Amino acid sequence: MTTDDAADPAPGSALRLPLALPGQRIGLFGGSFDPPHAGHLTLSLMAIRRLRLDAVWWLVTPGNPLKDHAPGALARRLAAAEAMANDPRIVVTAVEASMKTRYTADTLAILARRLAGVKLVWLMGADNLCQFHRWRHWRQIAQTMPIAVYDRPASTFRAMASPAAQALARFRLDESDAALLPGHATPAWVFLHGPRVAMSSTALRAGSIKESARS
Ligand SMILES: Nc1ncnc2c1ncn2[C@@H]1O[C@H](COP(=O)(O)OP(=O)(O)OP(=O)(O)O)[C@@H](O)[C@H]1O
Ligand SMILES: O=C(O)c1ccc[n+]([C@@H]2O[C@H](COP(=O)([O-])O)[C@@H](O)[C@H]2O)c1
Repeated sequence: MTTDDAADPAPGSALRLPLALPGQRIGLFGGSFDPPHAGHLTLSLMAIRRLRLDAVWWLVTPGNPLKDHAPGALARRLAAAEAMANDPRIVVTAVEASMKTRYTADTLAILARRLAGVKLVWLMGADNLCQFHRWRHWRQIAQTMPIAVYDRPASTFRAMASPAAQALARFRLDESDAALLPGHATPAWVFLHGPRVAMSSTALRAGSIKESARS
């Protein structure tokens, strides 16, 4: 994958990014991916289809600031994400580790500036909308780029009733207009329904612990 390393004295300047051309539609999908699973893949492929994205970048985070346990080693999670993604439109990155950003608001501010002209959309599962109002500068995130939220079992109603969903209610696009989201004036968001995947990294970690206890 070609990278962009144009000179820029501002913070985040040493950052090498996957190639993105002006006008392209890119989904940014942050996550712990500890480990990655079919839920991540389904969300990404549905977002590509429904938002007509050119690509989805998985931003494998050094650590979710709201989680009290540290995730597994970044190199292991990146390798597992590469193996799981297995689609040329999904690009696995460690940009937050390179930028040394911890909060999504900081990450997205840098990416939006570096990728001016690219139509960026923040992607997340419905469980994250439930607690989005606890994220640092969440209103600023909603001003920085449009957001697409993908349905997840047990989160649909809680997500729509959440403080952030309520606060941003008037900026929600109809799902039938999802393809208008990339490049839309902000704030703007959409809730995407589709195949719901009852899979989580927590369950997979619990399974592998049981597995190793048996062997
Ligand atoms: N099954 C799923 N359906 C829809 N979205 C999902 C699903 N699994 C994860 N996501 C979304 O993917 C992003 C990254 O999630 P993460 O890597 O933390 O996976 P997780 O399964 O939620 O992990 P954990 O169980 O450790 O919290 C989040 O926005 C989350 O909402
Ligand atoms: O910036 C924040 O305050 C913040 C709080 C909670 C989660 N996030 C981000 O949300 C993404 C999903 O996190 P996770 O742990 O559910 O995979 C990941 O990119 C986190 O860094 C960000």
